[in-house]
Amino acid sequence: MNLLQNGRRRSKQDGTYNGPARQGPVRHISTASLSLERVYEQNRAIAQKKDAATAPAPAPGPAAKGKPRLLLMGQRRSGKSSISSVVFHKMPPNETLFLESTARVQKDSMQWVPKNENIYNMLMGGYSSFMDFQVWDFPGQIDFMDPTFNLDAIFGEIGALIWVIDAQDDYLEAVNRLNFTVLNLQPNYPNVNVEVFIHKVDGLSDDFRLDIQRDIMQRIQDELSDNGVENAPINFHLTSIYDHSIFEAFSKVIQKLIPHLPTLEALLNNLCRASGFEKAYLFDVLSKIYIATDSSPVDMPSYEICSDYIDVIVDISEIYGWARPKEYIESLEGPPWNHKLEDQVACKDAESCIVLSDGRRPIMLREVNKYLALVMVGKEGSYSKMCVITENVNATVGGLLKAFEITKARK
Ligand SMILES: Nc1nc2c(ncn2[C@@H]2O[C@H](COP(=O)(O)OP(=O)(O)OP(=O)(O)O)[C@@H](O)[C@H]2O)c(=O)[nH]1
Repeated sequence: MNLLQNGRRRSKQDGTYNGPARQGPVRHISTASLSLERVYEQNRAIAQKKDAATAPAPAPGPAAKGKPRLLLMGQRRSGKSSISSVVFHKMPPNETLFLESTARVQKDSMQWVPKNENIYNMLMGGYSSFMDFQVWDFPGQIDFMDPTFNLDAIFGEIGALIWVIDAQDDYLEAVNRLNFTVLNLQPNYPNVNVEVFIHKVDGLSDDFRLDIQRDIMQRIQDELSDNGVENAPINFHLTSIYDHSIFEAFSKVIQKLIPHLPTLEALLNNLCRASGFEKAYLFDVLSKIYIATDSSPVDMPSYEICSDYIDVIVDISEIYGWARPKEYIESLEGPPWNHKLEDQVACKDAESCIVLSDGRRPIMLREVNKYLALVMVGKEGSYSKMCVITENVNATVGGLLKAFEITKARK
């Protein structure tokens, strides 16, 4: 049964109203917002159990509360602004050398303006990405545990707290501050995901990276268990803006905020099994963060090549794409074809496939909607089965769209 924006129901026959009005408007909210509300409600329930008088009010909904947030915190010069600029604004890593120290909290939404205006209108249809997030970059010198800060306003409704530690510097102070923060957050916000980015690992040997990670994990674990905090939700990632590791880390952070991730994973698993793909990623095109992948382990080279492939397609579209004039479209839809343009092409969404000469493995890209693209790496020799594979990809794209639609409709 269709639902109108104002929440009234239409009958199937004539589309007229045939039932009682729902309370308030139907909310079409993003998956991230859904997850955020869940975290907020969990925290609120715990606070209420302890002391009902001081418990925060129920979430009035995303419209009132704004977008879900990722908080970037850590010491000065640890690389927070660089991460935000490279991942969310496509800044080349070398240019971060000239970033000035952040003086106030920077509140950012994900946005990117393609150079070619036509592409901006055609490809992206706006600024936003699939993940409707806000990223808050906290200056290193701010002490947000100061009683003058309203902790609930900062931590009450965050999706994840990302703590950036500079691995090329002395990290003891950073680890101490992280411990202090987690211990202070635990009583009231025990469900906040803390993601530790052990950052700037470029230039460090693999062994040294792992040593640093082990040392940091040990220090945090010891301090927390000394203070009676066990199993705090803390995860560790080795990152650098000079390779794809920062995008991979963000992918993992964001996947935790997607409530129907198991469904997406199951669809991608089926696709890989049926079509002989080694790996399949569902990418947010704007940020090149993957929001889901099949359950086989992620290997960096396949992620890198898929993410580079998106860049190639977007770059080619920027250079050669053009908004077709109305008369041109009319001439294509006129005689002798006499059909709408979208009915004349096999697939109206962008699709592309290349075969790398070294491994003879096809890499396939298929647009899912204006934000998302599926990118798959095929097994050697699978190019000959391209017809079947294309059908399977079509079916998977249909399934993905249905999954998003169902999640929307339920709320
Ligand atoms: N080698 C290396 N340098 C990095 C990396 N990320 C950031 N940097 C450098 O680290 C320096 C500091 O980066 P910022 O992003 O300004 O640090 P910040 O944490 O925002 O600093 P405040 O604004 O003072 O809190 C810059 O010169 C960056 O180029 C990285 O992954 N590797």
